[in-house]
Amino acid sequence: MSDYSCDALIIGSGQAGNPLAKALAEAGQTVILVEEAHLGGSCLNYGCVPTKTMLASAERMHQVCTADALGIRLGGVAQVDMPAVVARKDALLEKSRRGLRESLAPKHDNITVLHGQAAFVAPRKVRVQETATQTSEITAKQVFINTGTRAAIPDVPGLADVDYLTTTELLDVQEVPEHLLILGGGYIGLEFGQMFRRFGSRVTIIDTGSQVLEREDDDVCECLQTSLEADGIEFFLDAKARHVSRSAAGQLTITLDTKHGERRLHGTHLLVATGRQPNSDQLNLAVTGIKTDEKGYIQVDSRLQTNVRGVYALGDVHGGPQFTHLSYDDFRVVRDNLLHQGPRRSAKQRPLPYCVFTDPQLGRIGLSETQAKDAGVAYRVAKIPLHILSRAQHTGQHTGFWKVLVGADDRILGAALLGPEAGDIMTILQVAMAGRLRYQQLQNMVIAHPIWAEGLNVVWRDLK
Ligand SMILES: Cc1cc2nc3c(=O)[nH]c(=O)nc-3n(C[C@H](O)[C@H](O)[C@H](O)COP(=O)(O)OP(=O)(O)OC[C@H]3O[C@@H](n4cnc5c(N)ncnc54)[C@H](O)[C@@H]3O)c2cc1C
Ligand SMILES: NC(=O)c1ccc[n+]([C@@H]2O[C@H](COP(=O)([O-])OP(=O)(O)OC[C@H]3O[C@@H](n4cnc5c(N)ncnc54)[C@H](O)[C@@H]3O)[C@@H](O)[C@H]2O)c1
Repeated sequence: MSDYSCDALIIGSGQAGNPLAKALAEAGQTVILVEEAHLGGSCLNYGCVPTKTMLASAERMHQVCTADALGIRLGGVAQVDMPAVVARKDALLEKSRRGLRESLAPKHDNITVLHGQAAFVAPRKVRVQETATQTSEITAKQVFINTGTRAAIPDVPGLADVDYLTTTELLDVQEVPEHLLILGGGYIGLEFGQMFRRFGSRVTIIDTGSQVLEREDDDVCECLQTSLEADGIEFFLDAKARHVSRSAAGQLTITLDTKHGERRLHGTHLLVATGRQPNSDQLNLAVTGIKTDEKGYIQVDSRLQTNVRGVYALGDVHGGPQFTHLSYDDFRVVRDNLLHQGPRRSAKQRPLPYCVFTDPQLGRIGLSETQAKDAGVAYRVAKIPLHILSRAQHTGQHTGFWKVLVGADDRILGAALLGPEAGDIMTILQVAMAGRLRYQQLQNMVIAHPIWAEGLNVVWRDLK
């Protein structure tokens, strides 16, 4: 058994933990970072980075397959080399992990990285099982929990007996699945569904809800679903999986309860993408008195401190929207409040931009129409179909729309943009919101022709 003591113990090498380790070390603190898997957490190893890297391959495949419409004759049949797609992704992950590893312990004398699962033995004391025979105990002045989430597996009879996949396994698949069934039509279901459809799989998405992306406005969900159906993806909504089985010949069967009665779907692979659950259950929080909600998300205040003084929780493990950029902002909140002079920084009331990497891409910021209605906020809607924009006509990318909500004072309340580069255009609107610009300033701004952002001159044309 090794004993350590330090100023700061960080559990989990997630999107907040890594920059925090460096910032605290640079401020002269001794830091121990404990990680049970790869450095870099889910974004780097199993989430955003591998997904978006492989989506780039799927997008290229789609461009190749639709090149004919732009007058390009390729000849022959385009084929996906799945091992090469996965190897390209793995090479990027390895490079990123190496970069991160080098930026931590070797670069900073006062950062120690330990590999193993951490569990509390007292409020500011943690035990780490590094190997079967090597255990360490760490006592720290402050503890930062950044342990993220893992796939939540629904309680469907038979599911535990079939070799279902989560995104982690699907990102390593060596052959294109013949027929991919996906439980869950959220971010992961849609991004992975379209990716594998474009690699050549038949794809069926099943969701208990009545629309895909449960939190978005109806017109957004309908447009996205229609586009994905045009790609050949089948949807079963309002459908509850009652039983899952796999035959001796390897065929998967899911029995569904739907509004139209029982349906049986057959496939070769099953991706479970029904949301996430927090990695707080292995931390032995009971000995600390740290409060969680009923799902296990750690309760924090606006400065991300738990109810136990000196213990903080950052990133997905404290609940709320789960995005890399929010976890990274949690790092800024803790860093600024602990290390910097100046006004206190809060994790509440911050902007929530996000992007769904489908085609058409969804860029979202601020209030949706549904949220504005529910909150009783006075708003007007500016909405245009994408096909009226010059750029859409030049590129042949017509599918989608831009919708912007404007308040009584002519300032922007929120936006939902569906189309190419929607996330980047959304960010321009986010900047306009931060600068409290009135919509007329965008309407009358000189914008280079003919880029997508030129739509920011046009989108207001029917604003009532
Ligand atoms: C497939 C997929 C795609 C995604 N795509 C996007 C995207 O495009 N954009 C976006 O913004 N977000 C995306 N996300 C979400 C994003 O990955 C997460 O919001 C983000 O990684 C959360 O970071 P975090 O700091 O909370 O912790 P994480 O990055 O989850 O890291 C937590 C770390 O803690 C470690 N750990 C857990 N328990 C222990 C323990 N007891 N002891 C030691 N170590 C422990 C884990 O091994 C892990 O490395 C995606 C997620 C998934 C699954
Ligand atoms: N582009 C991005 O930023 C991005 C991409 C992927 C993941 N993520 C993050 O990862 C998180 C997890 O993604 P996710 O897609 O797993 O979750 P999600 O919460 O986005 O969607 C889960 C979906 O599963 C459905 N569902 C729940 N139980 C079900 C069941 N038993 N059978 C069928 N459907 C069921 C829900 O109705 C919902 O539509 C997201 O909340 C997001 O924060 C972000």
